[in-house]
Amino acid sequence: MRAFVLRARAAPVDSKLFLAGIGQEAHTEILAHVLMNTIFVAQSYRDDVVVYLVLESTNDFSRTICFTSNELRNIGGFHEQNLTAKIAKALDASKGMTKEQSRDVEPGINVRTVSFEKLVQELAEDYQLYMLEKKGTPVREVEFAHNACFLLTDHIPMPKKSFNSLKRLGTQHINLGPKMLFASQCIVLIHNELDMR
Ligand SMILES: C[S@@+](CC[C@H](N)C(=O)[O-])C[C@H]1O[C@@H](n2cnc3c(N)ncnc32)[C@H](O)[C@@H]1O
Repeated sequence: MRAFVLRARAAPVDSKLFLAGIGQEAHTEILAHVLMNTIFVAQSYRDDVVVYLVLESTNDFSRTICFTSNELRNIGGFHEQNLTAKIAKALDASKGMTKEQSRDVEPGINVRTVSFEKLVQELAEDYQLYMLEKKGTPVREVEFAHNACFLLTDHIPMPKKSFNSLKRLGTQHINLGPKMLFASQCIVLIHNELDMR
């Protein structure tokens, strides 16, 4: 299984603000691009991929929206408008949820009120964690675990204090080359690297 976590620090959990953030300072289009490049290939879905979008601009709890490729049905296309609408629907479904609750939105889509820290603690039980990071080990030198989970951020870097907790969870750092890429571009390169092995 391949898992991807996008820590979207600027993304609002209110669906209207989320949609209004497309092309603005929050750059919520990043979440649609990540979704497209984790889940889709031409004319199909990828098998055995899970993507977690953690939206952190909130007055109460982060929202973690999980898309499981094997369970998705008729998602309705990969264009940005459709994908942002799916995210907005999950955010609406999460209204009124209290801390660490979970709700199924539609087949293959679930929303939880869990933080990034709690999520990665859970994932570390089943996956080797890899953080995408400019100072990491070059990707071609990395031997990947069968269950690999990749951690990325939006345009706001991972806070320093997260580095220590991720270290305690055995997170390895991976570098994808000298250019600073978009999170969605990193995902394409990671999929390709694993597809080729
Ligand atoms: C646009 S970047 C984030 C930029 C952010 N301002 C920063 O300094 O980290 C989005 C994500 O891609 C990762 N990333 C971008 N280029 C990378 C590269 N060449 N190797 C590894 N990770 C990369 C970043 O670490 C981040 O998780």
